[in-house]
Amino acid sequence: DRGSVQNSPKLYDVEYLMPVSLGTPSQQLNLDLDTGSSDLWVFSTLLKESMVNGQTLYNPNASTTSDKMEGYTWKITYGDQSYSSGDVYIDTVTIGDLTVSTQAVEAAKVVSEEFTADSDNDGLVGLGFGIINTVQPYKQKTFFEKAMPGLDSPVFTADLKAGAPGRYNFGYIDDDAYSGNITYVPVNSTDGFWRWVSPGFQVGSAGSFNSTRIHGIADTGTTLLLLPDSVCDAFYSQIASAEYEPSQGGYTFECGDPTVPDFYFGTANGQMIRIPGSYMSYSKTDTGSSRCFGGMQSDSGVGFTIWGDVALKAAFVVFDQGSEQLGWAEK
Ligand SMILES: O=C([C@@H]1CCCNC1)N1CCCCC1
Repeated sequence: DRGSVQNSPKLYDVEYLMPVSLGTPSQQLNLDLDTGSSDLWVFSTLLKESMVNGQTLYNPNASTTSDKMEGYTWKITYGDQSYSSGDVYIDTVTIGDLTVSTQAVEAAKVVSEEFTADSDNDGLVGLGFGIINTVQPYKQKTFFEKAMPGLDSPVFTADLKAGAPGRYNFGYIDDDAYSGNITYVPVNSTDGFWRWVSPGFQVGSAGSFNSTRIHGIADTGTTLLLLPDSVCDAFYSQIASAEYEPSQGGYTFECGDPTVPDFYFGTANGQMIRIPGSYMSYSKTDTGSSRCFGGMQSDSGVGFTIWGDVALKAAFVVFDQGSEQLGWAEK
């Protein structure tokens, strides 16, 4: 079996949403595929109205195939301190023509204001490893782990694009979606993340390669590229107008600065992925400002590097849960 679904970026590529069908008759919600967490949770009719702001709500009582898991609950807190919690139902879930008939659907009863404010986002599909699923008393498998045994190949791929729709594929690798070869690196799933080691980086096409092992996770649910301070310094020192602005919470530079270089990160066997300098102008700091917030920022708040959408949209990425590897290719 296999599946394929379009993903669509929101403004500034802050997040990528995909249509997901839940229940019978099907209820379609727009969800955020997040390889940095492992709960499938949705806005639901269990929420107080004050916590809902335009989102589409999953109504388990309107689904003839939903079964409430009595006594089961979930509660998740993300790295940015946003959170959600609620009850658990088993129901059918379809993503891109791939159906899991007995998926744990975590119906929200409470969401934090960050989620309420994001009116286009109806919930998350966590495709990290099930070991960090938050359902109590027994943790639940991710959508991919439930689908995996029936797939042609135990992989899903992420093709995120800058300012354009891309695709998530399940169970196969589309050889027309990338150029050159896919280079695979080992993944350590102990903490439930797609955690891997990059051998180093290069600033600009004429720069030298810095051999320094960078431990980090591939996280489709994080917008920016969060790297060690030493790497950020090496990058921003090459941009004439760049400075660290504590009031903005990070590095900024003049949006039109012509000196913004490309950034390359190593994967394996000498392969590097090139992130165009244009991806590093994340967004204007304030309305009418000429300064842009950088797409690369420090990981010092997190403790390890996060290869978020700014990096992932420069590549075709294979999440191989069969062999616990990540595949990287240019495109
Ligand atoms: O909460 C998160 C992220 C938030 C954005 C969406 N992906 C999950 N974590 C990943 C990094 C380590 C801490 C947990």
